[in-house]
Amino acid sequence: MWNIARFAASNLSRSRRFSTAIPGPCIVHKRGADILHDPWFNKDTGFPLTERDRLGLRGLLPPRVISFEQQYARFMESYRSLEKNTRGQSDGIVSLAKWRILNRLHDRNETLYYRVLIDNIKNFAPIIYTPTVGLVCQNYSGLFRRPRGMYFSAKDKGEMMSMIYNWPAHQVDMIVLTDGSRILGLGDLGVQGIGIPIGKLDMYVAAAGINPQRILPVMLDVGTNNQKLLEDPLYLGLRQPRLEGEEYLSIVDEFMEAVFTRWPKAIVQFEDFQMKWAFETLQRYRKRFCMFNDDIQGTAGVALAGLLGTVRAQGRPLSDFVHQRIVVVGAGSAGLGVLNMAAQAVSRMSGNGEAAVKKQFFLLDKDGLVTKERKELDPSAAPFAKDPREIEGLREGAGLAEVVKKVKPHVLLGLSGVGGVFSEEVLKAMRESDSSKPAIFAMSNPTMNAECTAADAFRHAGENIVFASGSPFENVDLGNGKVGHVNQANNMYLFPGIGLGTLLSGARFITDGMLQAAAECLASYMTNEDIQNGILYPSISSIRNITAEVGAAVLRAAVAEELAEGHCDVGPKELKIMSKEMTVEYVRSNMWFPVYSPLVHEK
Ligand SMILES: NC(=O)C1=CN([C@@H]2O[C@H](COP(=O)(O)OP(=O)(O)OC[C@H]3O[C@@H](n4cnc5c(N)ncnc54)[C@H](O)[C@@H]3O)[C@@H](O)[C@H]2O)C=CC1
Ligand SMILES: CC(=O)C(=O)O
Ligand SMILES: [Mg+2]
Repeated sequence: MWNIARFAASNLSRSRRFSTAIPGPCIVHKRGADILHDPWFNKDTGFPLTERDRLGLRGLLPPRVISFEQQYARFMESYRSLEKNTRGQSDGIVSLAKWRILNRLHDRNETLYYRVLIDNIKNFAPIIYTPTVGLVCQNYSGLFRRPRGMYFSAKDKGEMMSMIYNWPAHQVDMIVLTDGSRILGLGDLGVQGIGIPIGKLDMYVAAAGINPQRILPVMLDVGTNNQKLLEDPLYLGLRQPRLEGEEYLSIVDEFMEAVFTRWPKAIVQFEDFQMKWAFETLQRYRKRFCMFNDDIQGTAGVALAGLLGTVRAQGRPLSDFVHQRIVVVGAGSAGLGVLNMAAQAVSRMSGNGEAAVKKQFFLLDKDGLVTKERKELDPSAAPFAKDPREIEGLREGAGLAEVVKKVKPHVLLGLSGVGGVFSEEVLKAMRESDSSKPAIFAMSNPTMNAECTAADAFRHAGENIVFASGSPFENVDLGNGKVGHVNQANNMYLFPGIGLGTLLSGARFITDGMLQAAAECLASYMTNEDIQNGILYPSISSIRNITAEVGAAVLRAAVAEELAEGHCDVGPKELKIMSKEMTVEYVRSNMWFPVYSPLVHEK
């Protein structure tokens, strides 16, 4: 039986070494060069002499044993030299060079890789995640050296159940799956989109301490409609147009069945699917399997936390959220996810039904303002389509500048994937906002697809705004010692905690209640003082801390909904009696942390 006192006393030392997944020192069954070529076990020059003796490594390494700290310092030194030597070169070249040096370490020595990543997450997140991961995906076929993760293609139909057993790990906790159809704001990148699940799972390890032996990035290659890739002789994916309709769904169905047959307790995160399949698969699987769609649900929670933060930044009570006018640009999976969650929040606050609370939201897509007069109105956008009678002076398809001038919104939020749509005219119109602190969220990724830059936002919309972008920008120097703070409104603040909290709860599904708990936790994380200074989200340097809190909130919501079945030796009864603080400690204690574990028993 799990014992709270024992847990409290022992959790720190345990968390530093192992997650609950690995109960004792890990003893390797490989020998010699096989160990050196296995990034999970490899310690490079760090193997102690006893391990060199007993694992057949003598003579395969230079004689001197180098400590983990020395190896770490050496890597950081070469990283800094690279920065120095590439000074003056284009951003793309420098970023790819940085990605390469990190990727080489990832391929060789996972323990060292994850330690440098965790310790330097603020500097390295822009390399392994957005924006550089976008460039990596665009160039993936050329950059490819070694496979990572699994590839299931349309040609594997009927074979997936046996293929899934080709994956060498006995247990998998977290899977990130894409079909490559909408990679960031870069469109259909086919098989090259595998970079996204890899980057997201790196964030899972860094932020949530998911054991890297238990993660699995997956590409579902059903073809691509990207003509350039189809004509590229180096393209590594299927050279055929994307499957559609039932043919497509049967591939995803088969994959999901195979995964949950082998690993019934795994969690699958759907990532960067084009809108029609993002919504359809979420609806199809969310009550059957433990899964969520990060672009719809993770993004919504992060945006809602930011929207509530902007209400606080105006010095108003949270209940004032129901009076904020919000213009959302982009009616895709992310934009509609945000609107649905925001409408739920307004409905809870106002006590009115969801249908009655949508007046304050204005939705635009590539054809302008979405109204009920829209021909072929998408059913998922329909609840937010304006009745032309309610919007005097605006018409179906009105342009963004016109809408902003007329509506004078408190918040302008972009999830369009189109760089620069918040033009000078649009940003200047935000100066007339009815808010004392208007908010501009340019959430599209990567950087070149952001709706505006941070500098342009402060320059044109005024110094009084709060600003957030999906990819990082530097803070803006406003002169006279004043700084325009740049927030990163990215789902990375939530998805690691959603995954970890769900895993530790042992819940079989991810409910709206669990997602709402995650968003509320993030929303309440910042102090009033930070918020007054325009800081809506914590620094990414504290991402492990945030994730522990978010994970605990998700876990507690699962317990409250009686969905928690427990994890390893901690059952539902133990979860139920944990206080809030103990739950946070419990989550923290289950985070894997990279240290070299002994590979042989001490004699
Ligand atoms: N910051 C974050 O955490 C996240 C950011 N995103 C970003 O959001 C963007 C959109 O993602 P999804 O919604 O999944 O894509 P999507 O393809 O489903 O939707 C894009 C939407 O933008 C609209 N649009 C296109 N051009 C437009 C224009 N000129 N003006 C107004 N609307 C326009 C389209 O009509 C469509 O409704 C991507 O760049 C993605 O990287 C997505 C998820 C999370
Ligand atoms: C951040 C993210 O999930 C996206 O841009 O799609
Ligand atoms: Mg995404």
